[in-house]
Amino acid sequence: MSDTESAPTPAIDVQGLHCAYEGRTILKDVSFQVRRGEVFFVIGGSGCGKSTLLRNLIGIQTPVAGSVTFLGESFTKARPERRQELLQRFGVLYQGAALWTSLTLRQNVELPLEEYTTLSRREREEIATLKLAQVGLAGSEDFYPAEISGGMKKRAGLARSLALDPAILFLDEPSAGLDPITSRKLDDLVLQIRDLLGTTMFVVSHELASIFSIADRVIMLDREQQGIVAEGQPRELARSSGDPRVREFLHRGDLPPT
Ligand SMILES: Nc1ncnc2c1ncn2[C@@H]1O[C@H](COP(=O)(O)OP(=O)(O)OP(=O)(O)O)[C@@H](O)[C@H]1O
Repeated sequence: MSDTESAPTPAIDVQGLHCAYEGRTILKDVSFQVRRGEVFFVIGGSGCGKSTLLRNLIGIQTPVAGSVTFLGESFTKARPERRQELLQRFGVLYQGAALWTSLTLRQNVELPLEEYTTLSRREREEIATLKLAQVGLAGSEDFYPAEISGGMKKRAGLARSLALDPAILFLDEPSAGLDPITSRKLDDLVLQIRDLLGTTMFVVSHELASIFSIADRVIMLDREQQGIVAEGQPRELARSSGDPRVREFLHRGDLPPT
């Protein structure tokens, strides 16, 4: 059996993606695959199109061309109702964690369960309590977002994005606004969840510490190139990429000799 025949279906398969705002191309001909259970990072300098790529993947924006396939099923070709169903199989952690300020942490985590399942109130509460415990927030269920730290908000957002047991989790700049230690703990949590639940993690980030500590593989986008300039394991790319843009980014601007 050849490698292609034995390879399992990727979690995410993107082919020839073209993303634009009102005719202004940001990304063109972007193709990559994310394996199941992988911690996969999209990296690159400010304005290279990381968030744009994320928005085009999860249907907030419609790509100009190309295809996005999740777990073997086309998302780009899916009918709107099917798309909604597929979206329930993903979790998204937005930058600001996007918690409802008038709801407690438990109520925030319960929301997707209320919206998308027929579970009873008691069952929803139990799941929400469990999800909050999974992210280290046992005992904080009745706090309101304003009463907790930025790191705890991210954890609560993570608990909410895990409520429906997603196969794939999208994280948009998870470390943004966190101090290095809190950010490190969040990284550890992302790994723990992947190891425990097998969730595929698709992370948009330019935090080198996170990239080097938890990314299995990365793609690096470049603004001028309007696409991918590197793909691989971050340490390997930092050490031996032939592209100065890649080595410079991964060495914080200090271009090491080849
Ligand atoms: N809603 C929008 N309308 C028009 N142009 C946009 C919009 N959002 C982003 N852009 C442009 O698209 C390009 C890519 O932006 P994007 O936010 O995807 O980059 P990024 O890599 O995520 O940047 P950062 O790391 O700073 O968040 C930028 O030139 C930006 O100005």
